[in-house]
Amino acid sequence: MNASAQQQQKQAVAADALKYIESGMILGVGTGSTVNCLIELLPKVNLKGAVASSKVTEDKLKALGIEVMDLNFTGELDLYIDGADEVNEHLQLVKGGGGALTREKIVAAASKQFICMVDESKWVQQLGVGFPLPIEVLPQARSYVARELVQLGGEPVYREGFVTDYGNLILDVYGLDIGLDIEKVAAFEAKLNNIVGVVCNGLFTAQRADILLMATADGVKKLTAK
Ligand SMILES: O=C(CO)[C@H](O)[C@H](O)COP(=O)(O)O
Repeated sequence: MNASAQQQQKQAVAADALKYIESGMILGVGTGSTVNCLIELLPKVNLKGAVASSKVTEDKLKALGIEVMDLNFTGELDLYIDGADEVNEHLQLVKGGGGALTREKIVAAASKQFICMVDESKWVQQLGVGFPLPIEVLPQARSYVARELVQLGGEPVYREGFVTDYGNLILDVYGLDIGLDIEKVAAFEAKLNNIVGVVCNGLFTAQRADILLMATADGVKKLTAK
């Protein structure tokens, strides 16, 4: 798929996602180029406010006059909408291409429903094969965590010059055998979280999508988590 077809799919899926947003909602808003297509459409719905999953998203929402709220004062959100780097048939995800994985996982966890919007290039059989798995790491633990990831069969690459909203670093890990089975993927996420110095990893299993909206050449398809 060329870049312009992909951009059209991002716009189509964002337009489709808009119909799940109700007037008066406080919406959890993700991060990335697909979400940016949705943000442009948000002035059409009468939101009470939004919780942003990154500083970049926060700035875009504010520029449109949408009130950005602190998750500590909103209570549980009805809906979180975000994109993903990869999605499997169980609607488990790899996220964090934009480096916002920790804040994204927090807002997803604090929401009743997570709708994920993707173009069809994001659909994969096995997570972590085509796209490296982002891992947010405390700065002092970078080399230690990298060595532990090598022990797990991965090839960690330091995302140079990038600092997360929480002041941490990202390791993009290639070559991990995350597995296909729904429980194996969940166990892998937990295993990575157990490495001292890891803040969060880009596997979303407990926080997988409830609904996937996937743009294809034949229109937007809706899949629900089983
Ligand atoms: O996880 C993310 C940011 O941390 C994004 O959701 C992910 O990278 C997808 O981005 P895009 O919509 O630009 O392809």
